[in-house]
Amino acid sequence: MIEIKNLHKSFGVNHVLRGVNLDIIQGESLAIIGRSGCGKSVLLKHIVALLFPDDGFVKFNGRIIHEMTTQELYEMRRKFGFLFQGAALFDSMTVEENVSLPLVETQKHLSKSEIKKIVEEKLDLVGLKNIGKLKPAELSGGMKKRVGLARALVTNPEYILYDEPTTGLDPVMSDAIDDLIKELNQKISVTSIIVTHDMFSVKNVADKIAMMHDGKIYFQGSYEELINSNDSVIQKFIQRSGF
Ligand SMILES: Nc1ncnc2c1ncn2[C@@H]1O[C@H](COP(=O)(O)OP(=O)(O)OP(=O)(O)O)[C@@H](O)[C@H]1O
Repeated sequence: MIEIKNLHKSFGVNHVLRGVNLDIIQGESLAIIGRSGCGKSVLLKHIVALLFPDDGFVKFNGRIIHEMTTQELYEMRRKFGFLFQGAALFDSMTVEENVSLPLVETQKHLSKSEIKKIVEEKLDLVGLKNIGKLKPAELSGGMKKRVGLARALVTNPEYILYDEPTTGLDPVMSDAIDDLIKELNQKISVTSIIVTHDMFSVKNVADKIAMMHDGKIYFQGSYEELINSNDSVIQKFIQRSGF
């Protein structure tokens, strides 16, 4: 479980996080929404200790992460997979090499054939077969996202952070990625944390929604509670999202 308490973070005079409180329960699928620049990515970076707070804390399984040793941080980060915006694949590498990268870096005891087997398993899990030898340039946007997801899954993470997983995809492909995120939640019970502007995706995937506003979690609840809210800030946000 991840507990975020009274988290504050400034960059110079820009006070981005102003007391964020949020619990992320194991196995849930949480969507973090909010206007551009409200601090969603800054919050995600605190969760995996890429940034440290000015005040407050993030606890991971009961331990405050900015008090962890380097070894503890390393162990914690190994429990996370990331799907970055644009999938962030290396163009010069094949699909197989891209997906195997986190394994090659962290699990040096594995043989080439063991790595190959795991990579195939994960590509299979995201619905891709026989594309290991292709380069990213030969793939569609949706396929790239799937490859990015296979790479995020290759170390069997307990948590996956998705940064805008459906951006730039057509509605059909977006739905397919959403289905995949849901399926992974159910099949291998990962905890999903999804930063998104895509309200269809929020509706399709999230068990819980956290909306950021003015550096805080302004709303937490279900999709139905969100869209039925009478709060003017929430209503304005939903209308702007084209929903
Ligand atoms: N490393 C940094 N140094 C200085 N300022 C930063 C840094 N990272 C983020 N910021 C600032 O923090 C604010 C929040 O940025 P963040 O990327 O978290 O927004 P966001 O909600 O994810 O936006 P978007 O939806 O557009 O991706 C912005 O004003 C940004 O300029």
